[in-house]
Amino acid sequence: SSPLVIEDSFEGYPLNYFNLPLHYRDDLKSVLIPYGLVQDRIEALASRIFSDLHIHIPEQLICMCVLKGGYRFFSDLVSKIQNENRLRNDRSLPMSLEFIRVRSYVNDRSTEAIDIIGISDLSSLNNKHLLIIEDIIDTGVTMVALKKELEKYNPKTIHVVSLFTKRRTDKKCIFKPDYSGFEVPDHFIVGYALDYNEYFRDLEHICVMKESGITKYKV
Ligand SMILES: O=P(O)(O)OC[C@H]1O[C@H](OP(=O)(O)OP(=O)(O)O)[C@H](O)[C@@H]1O
Ligand SMILES: Oc1ncnc2c1N=NC2
Ligand SMILES: [Mg+2]
Ligand SMILES: [Mg+2]
Repeated sequence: SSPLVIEDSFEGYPLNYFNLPLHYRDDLKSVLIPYGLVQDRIEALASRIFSDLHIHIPEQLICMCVLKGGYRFFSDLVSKIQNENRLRNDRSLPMSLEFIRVRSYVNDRSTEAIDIIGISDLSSLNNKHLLIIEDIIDTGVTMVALKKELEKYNPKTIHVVSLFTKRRTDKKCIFKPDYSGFEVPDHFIVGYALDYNEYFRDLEHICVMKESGITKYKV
């Protein structure tokens, strides 16, 4: 389904419109996507994924959370699909949950060395329908590596949903998800579990950092 496009010309909302934690107020430039808009988009994604993937009953859909950045989106998307199951009486979509840790970023750059730390026994993927739930696709290197690794376990189908996809001015994107919530400008965004060196995950709104914040938390 087509993402909501956030144009390059959109600078974001002034910080004083929002409740922001004191410890980050001086490090942020603007709120690019408020929490409520993220939730609204996740509702739309849940409805679309439900109607596309419910047909596999009684087989379960395995929902895989890509930690750490994907944990908020994963939790909200799964609960909104559960709402569809609760409210619809013509169809439903049984789900099971898997978690995997993938890491590649230091500061605001991909190291291109993708660490995949399987947390659960991935042989459970054999002959199952898999939905990979990710927070953002930027260079696409993470998702290309992760999908290649997961294909070794012979899932019946793999779909990928990413809350954000970054509009990359420099290079072409090497991975396109089946579903995307927002297409965002080529800025490093934080909040809603997206981090910068493990900071800003504890921030509700999707924000752009100020230079002072980038320097302050640089390693
Ligand atoms: O498309 P790419 O350029 O590969 O970037 C996207 C990936 O990078 C980030 O993870 P990170 O390595 O920061 O680990 P984290 O999820 O624990 O924050 C993000 O959560 C995605 O998983
Ligand atoms: O904008 C971003 N914000 C947080 N984490 C990542 C980003 N792009 N790739 C990984
Ligand atoms: Mg990640
Ligand atoms: Mg990160």
